[in-house]
Amino acid sequence: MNLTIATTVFAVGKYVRFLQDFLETAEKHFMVDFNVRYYVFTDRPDDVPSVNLSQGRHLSVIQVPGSNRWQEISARRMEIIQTAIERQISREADYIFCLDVDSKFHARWGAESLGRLVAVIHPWFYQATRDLFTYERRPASTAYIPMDEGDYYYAGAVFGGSVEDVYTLTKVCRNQLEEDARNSIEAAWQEESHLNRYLLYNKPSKLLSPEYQWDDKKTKTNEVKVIRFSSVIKNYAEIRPNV
Ligand SMILES: CC(=O)N[C@H]1[C@@H](OP(=O)(O)OP(=O)(O)OC[C@H]2O[C@@H](n3ccc(=O)[nH]c3=O)[C@H](O)[C@@H]2O)O[C@H](CO)[C@H](O)[C@@H]1O
Ligand SMILES: [Mn+2]
Repeated sequence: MNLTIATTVFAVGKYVRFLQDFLETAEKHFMVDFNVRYYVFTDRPDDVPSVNLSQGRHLSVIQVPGSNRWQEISARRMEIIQTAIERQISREADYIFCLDVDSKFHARWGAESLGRLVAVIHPWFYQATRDLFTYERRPASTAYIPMDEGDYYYAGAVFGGSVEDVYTLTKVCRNQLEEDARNSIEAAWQEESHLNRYLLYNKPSKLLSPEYQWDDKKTKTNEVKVIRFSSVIKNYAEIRPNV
């Protein structure tokens, strides 16, 4: 099948330093048999490393504004991805994955991950009971989830699916983030909270295990056989624009 997979990744401010490893390891492991289009969103286009891409793989750089708040950089991804899908990605790809840049691939990530709406169980919560999930709990936020609802705690660092379904997800989350901002409320985990709320009422058609979003700070557990993608350890105080 001649499918094209879009991959969005944000590298704003000092996070450009993660791009090289992210892209090099993606070339080894991510959707190797497919056409892949990376969309790199950055305020530092001159610092995007040149990585050799295999045949059928392509990278575009899209300039976005910086910010002095990491919460805003993380949350604005919804709006920026929505706009990029409208302008470009809807014509250029069939499926899309939206990934955190502070990460590396370690093993095969392939066709098994495709579906209309794809989410990953957060590596810190797959063994936790629902009352421990860090959903937004204030009814004043549009990300609110009551204590007796919710299936899983999903990671904000990985979501994807058909371009059409992800378009709707980003549009809804963006509108909810903006409504909260108008009401001067910021959800506990920004767009991750809104993603969790969206997925509660729009169930993913495919749920990936934490193999697809591990965290290098977490010791590997027996039930996780293959770590495919993980967050690297970083010094938050040094790398983020605010603490
Ligand atoms: C495993 C997981 O689900 N992690 C989530 C978590 O912490 P994280 O610690 O993973 O957040 P993070 O610092 O990696 O920020 C998320 C992403 O925003 C981008 N970025 C952020 C700051 C910056 O100065 N420049 C920049 O480019 C970059 O692509 C980064 O990967 O909470 C975040 C904010 O709520 C997101 O929901 C993350 O996805
Ligand atoms: Mn991250």
